[in-house]
Amino acid sequence: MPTPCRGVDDRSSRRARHFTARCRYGRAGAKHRTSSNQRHFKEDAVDAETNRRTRTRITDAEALEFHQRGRPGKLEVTPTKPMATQRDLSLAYSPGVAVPVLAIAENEDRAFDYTTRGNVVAVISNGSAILGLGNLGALASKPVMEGKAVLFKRFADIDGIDIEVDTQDVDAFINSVRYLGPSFGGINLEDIKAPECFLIESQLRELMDIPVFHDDQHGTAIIAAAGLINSAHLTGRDLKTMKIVCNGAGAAGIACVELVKAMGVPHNNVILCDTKGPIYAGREEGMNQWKSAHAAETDARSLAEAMEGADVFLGVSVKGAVTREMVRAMAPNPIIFAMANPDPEVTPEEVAEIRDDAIVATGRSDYPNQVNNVLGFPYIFRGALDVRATAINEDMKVAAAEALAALAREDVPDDVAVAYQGQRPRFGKEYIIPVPFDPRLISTIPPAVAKAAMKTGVARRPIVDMARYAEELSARRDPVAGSLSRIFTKVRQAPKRVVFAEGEEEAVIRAAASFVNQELGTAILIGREDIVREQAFQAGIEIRPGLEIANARLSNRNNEYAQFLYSKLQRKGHLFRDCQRMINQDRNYFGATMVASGDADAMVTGVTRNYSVALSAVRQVIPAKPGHKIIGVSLVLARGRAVLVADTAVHDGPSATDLADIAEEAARVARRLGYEPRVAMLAYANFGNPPGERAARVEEAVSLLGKRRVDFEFDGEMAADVALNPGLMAAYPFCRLSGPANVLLMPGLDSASISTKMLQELGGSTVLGPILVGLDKAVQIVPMGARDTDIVNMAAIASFGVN
Ligand SMILES: NC(=O)C1=CN([C@@H]2O[C@H](COP(=O)(O)OP(=O)(O)OC[C@H]3O[C@@H](n4cnc5c(N)ncnc54)[C@H](OP(=O)(O)O)[C@@H]3O)[C@@H](O)[C@H]2O)C=CC1
Ligand SMILES: CC(=O)C(=O)O
Ligand SMILES: [Mg+2]
Repeated sequence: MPTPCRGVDDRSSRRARHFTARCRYGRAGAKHRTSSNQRHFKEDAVDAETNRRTRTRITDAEALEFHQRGRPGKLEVTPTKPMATQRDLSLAYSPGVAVPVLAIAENEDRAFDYTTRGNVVAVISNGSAILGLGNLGALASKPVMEGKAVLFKRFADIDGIDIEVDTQDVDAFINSVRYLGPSFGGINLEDIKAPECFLIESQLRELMDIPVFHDDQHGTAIIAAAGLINSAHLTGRDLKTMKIVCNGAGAAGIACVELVKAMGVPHNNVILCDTKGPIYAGREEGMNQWKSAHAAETDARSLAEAMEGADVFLGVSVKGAVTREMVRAMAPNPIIFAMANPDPEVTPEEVAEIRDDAIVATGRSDYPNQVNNVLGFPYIFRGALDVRATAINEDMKVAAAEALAALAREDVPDDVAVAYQGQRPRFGKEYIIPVPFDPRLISTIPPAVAKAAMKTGVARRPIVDMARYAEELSARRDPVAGSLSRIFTKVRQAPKRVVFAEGEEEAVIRAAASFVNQELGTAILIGREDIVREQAFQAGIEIRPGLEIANARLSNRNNEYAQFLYSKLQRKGHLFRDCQRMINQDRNYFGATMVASGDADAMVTGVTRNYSVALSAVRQVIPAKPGHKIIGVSLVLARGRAVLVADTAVHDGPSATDLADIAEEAARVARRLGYEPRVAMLAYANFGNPPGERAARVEEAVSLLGKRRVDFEFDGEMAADVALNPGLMAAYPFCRLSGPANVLLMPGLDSASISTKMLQELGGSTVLGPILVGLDKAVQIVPMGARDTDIVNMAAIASFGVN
């Protein structure tokens, strides 16, 4: 058994682990299988220790308070159309509603166009197997079903509705569900015990023309299969020789063994157990046809005997079913998926007391390796709904399992690290499967499922442009991604060379690699090559073609850049040697000069310096565009609405002329980003009331814009609520805005900065920026400490050229 490795040098262990992971799974595709699996296990002990320290624990009281707080439960219904006026009522209800009624009566497919059907999934249970708590009835299952509905929404933007059916009778249950078909795009059956669940699911699949999916069977099997694929890789095992014990021969157990056998594990290598022990050929007690199909030729007559020498334990039974002796008896480097909820068959702590060579997974969120169907059902239904699939078939399930397994082997972005309490999970025994908060799941799993549906002929509406579909999926999860997807598409069509000025920073290297991987352009990392490479190596990032490293001192353009800078600064008190030093030592000067000289198209910086320091360096090299003002514009996305706020970066106390100039710049940016500007010049007052010096300055700016005869809508001075709320704006019928403002001109830098930061921190809004505009070349400055995703976004905006 390997020795514990608390003393292992962290750096070398990370390097070794990455070497192993890269060789096996690197994009280059090399399959290097000679490195020691034992080493993996030792090195991962460091991650295990960190995981143990950061585990989230909750109390029963907290769980009850959470469910009771505010509006009891976890769901509410939110209208998607305004219902504010008499006209709205006429359209939404009688008489307007009759029109879609008649259209649907004529052609059923139109229900997908005029109703919620295409995005609603019913989560249906009778409470006969609530988690591993047993048959507690329909009503008691409601918290779980509401929870599943929330997960549908949170992770895949599907509207889940929980339905608890109070019957244990199979036929009555089937009849309750079959007639609900017109209401939903799919049916997710949940926590219905075996063997009734098999009959219910198979009959409903025949009776209904929408996907019917028993989550506890297939969801569980898919995620367990993905975890098993990766655990087999990590332990150097082959599915064809693996010995598996599955404890629990109910919904989840039968589905798990069916799927692993379909993946290549031989029939007699799988021992399925239930409350009576192993299901062996010839057993008669407690059997049914589904169990019989998996009866194995084995001498084992107890779970303990079955576990002797087993490679894998799949637990889908009840809390505490596995003893320490059973764990001890397993093969070296055993794979233990104790998936019973809420408490596993054996805890990771108990396993750790016995041995340190095991890969351990549970169904819980508070341990690493959460093998739970939450990783499956939201995304599988998303893919199925988006192609209007008639069913979820085997190919779609396998596609989901493979996509999930592959994702865990990819490098992990900052967003995941944040959701993972600041740790960056790395493929290994403590991270065999993506975490539920991984934002990549939404753009990875549904396309795989949709493709499989199209290939197998169950898609009623095939997707033509898969790349675009993946972008739309990201937008469902993250509104910024939606706003950016158009920009990303344009950038991809004309890829540029972008300088990442702080090239020795891990987040910047990660961002640059992602920029290249997403085919957005060439990334130039400024830094000392050996340090950049070492940082990349430590972080497990591959320096691929398209990712260049430029060292200012060694650059063959060094002298020309210093001369260029000198030409700019010689009459501003700088000697040539000052400029030489700035080029050699300050990456912002070097990077900006690269862009100014045409050796790169754009630059992104700001991670290590505060905004004003970075901006001041850039401005010494790159002037404002002739006739333009340099300002910062932030894009705020909240409640499905996009609003630009200016000036969030440069002008502290703008004059009336400054405000008018800023309005013109901001309107130009709005158009460039695809919005027709309606500019509100904000103040605390509305159209002269109450009067005051600051409001008067804004009023003067409005009058200046009038004199300039600008080609966009503007008005003010007005308060933010009047600008954004049509009801309040209606009190000023003379207001020239044709609708709520989408560009908010703040009276000063303090109000601009305070309001955008409050929106960001108080939740409900996403803020992108400040986006720097008005410079003669494309440079963007991210906030200090920005994450890799923000850096990539700003690099794309720089390439897009909003300046
Ligand atoms: N992590 C995840 O994503 C998921 C986990 N699960 C968990 O799996 C478990 C089973 O769920 P599900 O299949 O839906 O339930 P079912 O009621 O359909 O099946 C339960 C099975 O467990 C067996 N069982 C009960 N107690 C024991 C025991 N002490 N030893 C051996 N077998 C036992 C039962 O045996 P018998 O047939 O003899 O009655 C039955 O075969 C639950 O704990 C659930 O939370 C389920 C779905 C997803
Ligand atoms: C996760 C789940 O669906 C269960 O434990 O039943
Ligand atoms: Mg369940």
